[in-house]
Amino acid sequence: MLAYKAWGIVPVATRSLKSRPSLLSRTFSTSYIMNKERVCIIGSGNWGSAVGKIIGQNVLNFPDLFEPQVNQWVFEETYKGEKLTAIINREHENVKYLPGIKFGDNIKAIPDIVDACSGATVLVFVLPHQFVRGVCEKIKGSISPNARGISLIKGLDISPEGITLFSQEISRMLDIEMAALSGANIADEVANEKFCETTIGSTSPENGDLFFKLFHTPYFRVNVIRDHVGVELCGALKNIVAVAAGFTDGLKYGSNTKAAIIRRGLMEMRKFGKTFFSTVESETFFESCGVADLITTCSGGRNRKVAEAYVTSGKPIEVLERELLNGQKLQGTLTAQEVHEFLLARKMVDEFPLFTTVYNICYEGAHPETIVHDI
Ligand SMILES: NC(=O)c1ccc[n+]([C@@H]2O[C@H](COP(=O)([O-])OP(=O)(O)OC[C@H]3O[C@@H](n4cnc5c(N)ncnc54)[C@H](O)[C@@H]3O)[C@@H](O)[C@H]2O)c1
Ligand SMILES: O=P(O)(O)OC[C@H](O)CO
Repeated sequence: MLAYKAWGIVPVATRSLKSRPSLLSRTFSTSYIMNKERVCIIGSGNWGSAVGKIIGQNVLNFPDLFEPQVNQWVFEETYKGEKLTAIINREHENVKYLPGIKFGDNIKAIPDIVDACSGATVLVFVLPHQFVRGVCEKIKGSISPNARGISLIKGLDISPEGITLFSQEISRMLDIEMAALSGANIADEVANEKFCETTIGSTSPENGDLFFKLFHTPYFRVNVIRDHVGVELCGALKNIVAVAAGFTDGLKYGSNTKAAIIRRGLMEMRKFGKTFFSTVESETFFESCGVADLITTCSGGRNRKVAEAYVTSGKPIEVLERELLNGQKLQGTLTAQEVHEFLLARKMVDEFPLFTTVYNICYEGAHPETIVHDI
């Protein structure tokens, strides 16, 4: 707590830390105090823009700790005849991915990924999981030696050969320490400052402190835990469950069915975590990244919305993604496919009936009603 008083943090933050071992009581190492942190946000979609608003404000709240300017890498595109970066830097708003929300003029949109990351000591990865490797390839070798990062990506790097968390993959490719953030955080609601919680997983207490300061606000309450693997797994696997929930909405099955899907989904998420990652803790599934994210994503998320439309319209998922999401990317169907290939290679598909049924509906032409018959 002393460290927080020294930095002027509002003590309400620590109230969220009830039963879990807290990482917040550690003091800062002097190196953080001596050298200001320079932050780069890698990604600028719906969630990337919402966290840009938070980060832009929080760096100004800690002027002794952070440089005031935050770079944000923007995948350049043309929006209504003008470059998106030019619009963002003029309007201080991402008019395509988070319209109607202003962020600080200290957020600088940069189209070149290497320029954006230049000199950064804190890297925030927030982009759809299918683009992560390509981005890391481009910045490999040009990252500050003292940089560290945090992954806000909800997805897994899976192949039949094995699973890697994106934090691990980024850490391997860039040789930096990584933490993970995930929670019940629909971007538009966070951007409109509706109260919610989130979970940061960090094995390093110092980095946990740093990321707490970067993300916590009175309306976006951060809890820091050690189980970064569990945090990241929850964020990825919940997207498959959200697709299942969307199917039941399309079938007009009601709240009891949705609750059953959430319960079954939570059980499979925990089983998957415990089976393939020895360090995952059961308690993590009760954090914001676990059951809370399942509830919100199965009620208001994009995966749910597109899956519902799949049932009601009969159109292919890729078509609905284009029609309904305005450039935003669906993660749940891709994750269902990746998880399925991984389980198939281990002859374990029958042990995860909900994950398997979502895959069968999306990719094998199974009827949406099998979401209740086959689980
Ligand atoms: N949106 C949310 O409510 C929310 C909340 C929490 C976590 N997340 C997670 O955050 C991550 C990022 O999601 P988002 O919502 O910010 O993104 P998004 O789906 O809104 O936007 C897609 C982004 O991908 C970019 N893009 C398109 N083609 C690209 C390419 N070839 N290479 C690189 N980038 C490209 C677009 O410019 C855009 O910034 C995802 O893992 C998502 O699951 C999202
Ligand atoms: O819109 P979705 O389905 O990608 O979910 C958004 C967030 O992950 C919810 O926490």
